[in-house]
Amino acid sequence: MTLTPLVYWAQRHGEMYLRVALTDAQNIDVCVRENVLQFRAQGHGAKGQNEYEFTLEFLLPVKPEVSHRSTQRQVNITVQKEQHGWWDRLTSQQRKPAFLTPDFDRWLDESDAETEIREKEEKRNKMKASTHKEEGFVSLKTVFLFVYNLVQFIAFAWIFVNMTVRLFIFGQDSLFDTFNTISDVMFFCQILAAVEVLNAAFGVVRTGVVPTLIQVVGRNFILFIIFGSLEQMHNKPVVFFVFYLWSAIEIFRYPFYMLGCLDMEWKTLTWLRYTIWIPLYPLGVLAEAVAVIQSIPIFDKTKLFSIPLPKVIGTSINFSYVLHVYLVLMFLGLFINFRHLYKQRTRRFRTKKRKTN
Ligand SMILES: CCCCCCCCCCCCC[C@@H](O)CC(=O)SCCNC(=O)CCNC(=O)[C@H](O)C(C)(C)COP(=O)(O)OP(=O)(O)OC[C@H]1O[C@@H](n2cnc3c(N)ncnc32)[C@H](O)[C@@H]1OP(=O)(O)O
Repeated sequence: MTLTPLVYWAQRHGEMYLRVALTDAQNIDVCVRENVLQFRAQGHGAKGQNEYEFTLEFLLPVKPEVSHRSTQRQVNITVQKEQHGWWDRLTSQQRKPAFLTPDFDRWLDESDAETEIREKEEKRNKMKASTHKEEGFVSLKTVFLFVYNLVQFIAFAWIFVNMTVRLFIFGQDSLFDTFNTISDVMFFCQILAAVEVLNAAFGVVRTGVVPTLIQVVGRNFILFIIFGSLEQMHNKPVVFFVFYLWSAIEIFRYPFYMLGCLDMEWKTLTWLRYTIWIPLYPLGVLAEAVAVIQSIPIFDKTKLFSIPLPKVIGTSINFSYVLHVYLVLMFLGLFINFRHLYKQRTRRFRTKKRKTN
């Protein structure tokens, strides 16, 4: 005697779902021939552990390919309709077979199914639109960053090469006219560097705002206030050391970012970007501190930027007080950025190691 399992069914516009109530089903054999589905399997059903089978003749044509997946509790079968549409019932015979019952877990009536299709379609369209938007934004961002880094690289490379060549040609004399020959390009680079603070603030690049702000404000303070506003500082050799140390890191940092924009990496360059700041950063801060210290007597003498106090007090607050505070801030800034760069270095090399393992 053949045993029939309990079969639950539901439909969508494109397919029929059958759920056969057999636990631990084995040797499952399902096929569809001329719109007739035949099922046979061994498993635990209403009549215990046995062989179960059933046959269903569909109401309308279906595709012969049938997919099934068994879980511990049931066998799920999906049959594709030959034509999209809603069927009045599952089988060709008017009377529903006794073993067949609606699957209320998956049951939808026609209008609900249409809503489901519409919602799926809308979701798909939304996803497509946002993917397009994201792709557009990503490529625009990449072009913007690449061009920015390229411009900075060219400018800093020009500074570095120019200073090196002048050092070889003019020797020590070149130390005294760095400001006159280089400052225009350096002003350009450092004004442009404000973009990096915006990039960090708006999440265009994955970096902290504070370290970037310290870097940009710190350098611009030296360039505009200490060097730019005091003519007496222009021919001091300290300008050479400050500019040389700044450009020495940037000729590695910007090409490293450029390659990053192209999803490329040159290991030597990565190593240099994340290593040479170790000696350069303290040396740079030292050179900047020397420049600040050298400027103090000049600010005292010229009273430039001093804040006049009311006549009753009869004096003014010299800018040199601000510079003393700034000297302390510089070393605080050095500490914050040194720690930040050290973390970036560890993260970069740790990730690389993990990737290569
Ligand atoms: C709050 C204001 C208070 C002001 C107080 C003033 C205190 C003054 C202190 C003064 C200290 C400054 C001294 C300084 O001027 C001296 C010198 O510069 S000496 C020369 C040596 N200097 C250096 O080595 C520092 C160079 N500068 C930097 O490295 C950065 O400016 C810094 C912000 C310090 C660190 O960079 P960042 O956080 O961006 O690290 P990463 O390079 O690892 O980048 C992180 C990820 O972002 C991607 N990224 C970043 N920028 C770009 C870009 N332009 N284009 C494309 N991609 C970018 C990068 O690829 C990383 O991505 P991923 O992690 O996916 O690889």
